[in-house]
Amino acid sequence: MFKHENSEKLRQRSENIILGGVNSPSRSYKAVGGGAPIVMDRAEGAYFYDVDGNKYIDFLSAYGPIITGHAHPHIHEAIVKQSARGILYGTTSPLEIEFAEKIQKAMPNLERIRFVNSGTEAVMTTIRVARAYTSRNKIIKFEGCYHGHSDLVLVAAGSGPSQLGTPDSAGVPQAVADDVITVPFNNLEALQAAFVHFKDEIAGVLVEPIVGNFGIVEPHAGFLEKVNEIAHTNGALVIYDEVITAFRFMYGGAQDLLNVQPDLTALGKIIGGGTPIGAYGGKKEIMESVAPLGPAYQAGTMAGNPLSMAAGIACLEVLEQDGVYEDLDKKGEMLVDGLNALIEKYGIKANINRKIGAFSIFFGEDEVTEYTGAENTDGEAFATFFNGLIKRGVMIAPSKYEAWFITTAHTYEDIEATLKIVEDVFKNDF
Ligand SMILES: Cc1ncc(COP(=O)(O)O)c(C=O)c1O
Ligand SMILES: NCC(=O)CCC(=O)O
Repeated sequence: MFKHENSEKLRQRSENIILGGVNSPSRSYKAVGGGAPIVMDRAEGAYFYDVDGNKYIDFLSAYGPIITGHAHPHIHEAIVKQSARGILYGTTSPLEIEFAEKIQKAMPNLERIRFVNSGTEAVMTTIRVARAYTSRNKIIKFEGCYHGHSDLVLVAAGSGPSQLGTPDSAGVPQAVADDVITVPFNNLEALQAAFVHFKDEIAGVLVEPIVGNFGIVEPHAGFLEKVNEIAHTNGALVIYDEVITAFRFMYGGAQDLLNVQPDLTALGKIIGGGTPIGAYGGKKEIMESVAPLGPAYQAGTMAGNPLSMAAGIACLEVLEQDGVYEDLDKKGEMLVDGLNALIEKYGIKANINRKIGAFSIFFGEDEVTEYTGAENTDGEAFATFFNGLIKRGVMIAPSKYEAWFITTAHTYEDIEATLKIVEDVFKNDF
């Protein structure tokens, strides 16, 4: 069993200087019993090495951006090369044009693109653009989906589909929440009801086309098509938050995989090859609402920085190789089949949602198709599972709502080793 003495020591030092000891609340272990977050020393391929010298098979994958494994040689080389040529210009560079063209080739619906620095910024801006384009203010989003931490998306559902939201974070004014309606995912009746109630006020419907934020949850057949139909009939735009999904399940977005096209798309995570990035894009006519062509303002000192552009191009160059997604799918299938067999063998109440190389384990009897289902799963069982894994060398996110992400660097031996560790956890800790 691993010891985490150095992590524990660093926790104390960290908590005295970094707020809460973490630079993002999702990194704290509050939801899994409150232990000291493991402090990582380095990451390479499919592995993490912590400050106590322990080695982990990594399925956190930095919450999604890492799809080629850590320190991938091609991305590493691109970053090193670019750093010698300057990492921030504050001017246009050929790299950003090349990268935008590369993204557009993979996601042709993005007729115009802008780079920003995070998924939060990307989503925040698509909302502004939808509002500018439609001259309306209200946004509909889906319960349990996460769209970053801008005010508008830190709003929880009201008590019914016709209810306005309530702030989900201190510091978000009620006036902001008044413009957000939250309805259950996969529930067209609730969406329709919101449009009936707030007719002519809705600027856009914001959706994760395949949910990644209350586990992996796919839309029911026809759901996204209907979202488009209802929104467009009512003069509203459809915004896909593809911050997790783009380049995760195939080379392109969920919009290509599912063959449904939104009006605007927000990107992040994978497209930066591990460096900070976001991007948004959509139909030319709509995107032309943005400065310098249009009246909606969006800007950024770091936007399109050459380092992220070089890393992003290199990452897509890896992903566009033949067989990458088939390989992720195969490994995903092998791992999930193995997990399901162990769940059955040890009589664990759990079920798994998988899409290609991403999946989530829900500790509960029922299949999860919307947020309440995920919320009702057993958090204590998840905490036991998580703590069992990190003691034995498998790293996942410390939350029952997060997914496991397989990378091109994981080997079949890693999958087998992971299954052995999971078996040990089920046998001894449950
Ligand atoms: C779907 C989705 N949108 C937006 C974001 C926010 O991205 P970032 O953390 O880069 O600001 C996330 C982050 O997890 C996400 O999962
Ligand atoms: N699925 C949610 C995240 O990935 C959030 C990561 C973070 O904000 O640290």
